[in-house]
Amino acid sequence: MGTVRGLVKSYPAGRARRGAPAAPAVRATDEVDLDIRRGEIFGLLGPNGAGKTTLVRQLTGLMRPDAGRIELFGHDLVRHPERAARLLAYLGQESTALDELTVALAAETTGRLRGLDPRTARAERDAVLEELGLTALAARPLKKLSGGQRRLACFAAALVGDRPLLILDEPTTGMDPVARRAVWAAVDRRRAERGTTVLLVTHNVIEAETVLDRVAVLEAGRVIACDTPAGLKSLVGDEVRVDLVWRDQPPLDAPEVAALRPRAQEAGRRWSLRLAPAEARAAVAAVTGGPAFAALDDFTLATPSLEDVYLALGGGQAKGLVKG
Ligand SMILES: Nc1ncnc2c1ncn2[C@@H]1O[C@H](COP(=O)(O)OP(=O)(O)OP(=O)(O)O)[C@@H](O)[C@H]1O
Repeated sequence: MGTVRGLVKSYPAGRARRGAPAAPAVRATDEVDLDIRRGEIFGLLGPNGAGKTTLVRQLTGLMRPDAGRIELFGHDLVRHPERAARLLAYLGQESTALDELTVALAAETTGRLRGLDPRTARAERDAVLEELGLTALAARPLKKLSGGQRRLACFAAALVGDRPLLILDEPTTGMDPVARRAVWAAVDRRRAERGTTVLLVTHNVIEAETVLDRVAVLEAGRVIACDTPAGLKSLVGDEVRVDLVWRDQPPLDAPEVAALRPRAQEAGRRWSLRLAPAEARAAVAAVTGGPAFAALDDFTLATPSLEDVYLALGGGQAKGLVKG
């Protein structure tokens, strides 16, 4: 469906001002390669400034790369950036263009701009507002909505006129759980019914873990890992995280507790340990089965999350971990 090869984009160096040194040039995307399959939800995950928005703006034809190729549905988007409008819907981080419009008009106008006739645009508008629970807000201007409502309204507009690729830059930021669910249900429905492909930029690793088929981790403009969430998790091994929360002071006079202490990261009453599965079982059995149990307030046993992977990959130690 989509291929990106050797994509490079640099922002020029800033000029020196009096008292301030020149900002160096930034390679915001640095030889990025990606393969996105039809119908998958593909994620871009990375810290602030990693280059996610820059990459997405090149994919949407809004920014010209310095070098590299972008092919979407067989179209060369570097040579023909104007074709992006027919192939994809882009939900960026800001909504300024639509802010003056009402929710209904934002959706309808988007449909008209995408070539729908007036009747179809209105019908799709009504359907999508209903689907996302926005009907009651239809007559309100976007600028008079809450942040989460505005985001949902912009998402609704992006869905009108049905494009085969949805590029969503942090779509659920600021949304309450009901709105989030509506977003993911709408995405799932389009994927199941129409084979819609989704490229999702996100910071929310927990959400990423539940919705993504595959994820590319970006750091300083480079893809440092790309795999399924499960595949990425296997990179941090099959360690288990054990959290022990003590009522008060940990009972260090209990030998099973004293033995665990060197392995624990301590934060107040909470000890976090990363252990091999067998060690984790033994630790939990020892602590819950012995006298230390009385001093224990709570404990959890968890397999690594995408958040653990994200943190483990940080700092650029993970170069060379890229998988197909
Ligand atoms: N207009 C610009 N001029 C100069 N440098 C820029 C410009 N826009 C972004 N950058 C720099 O390019 C790099 C990538 O920025 P980008 O906005 O793509 O990151 P991001 O991954 O989307 O970050 P965030 O998660 O904060 O949205 C950063 O180092 C940033 O400071």
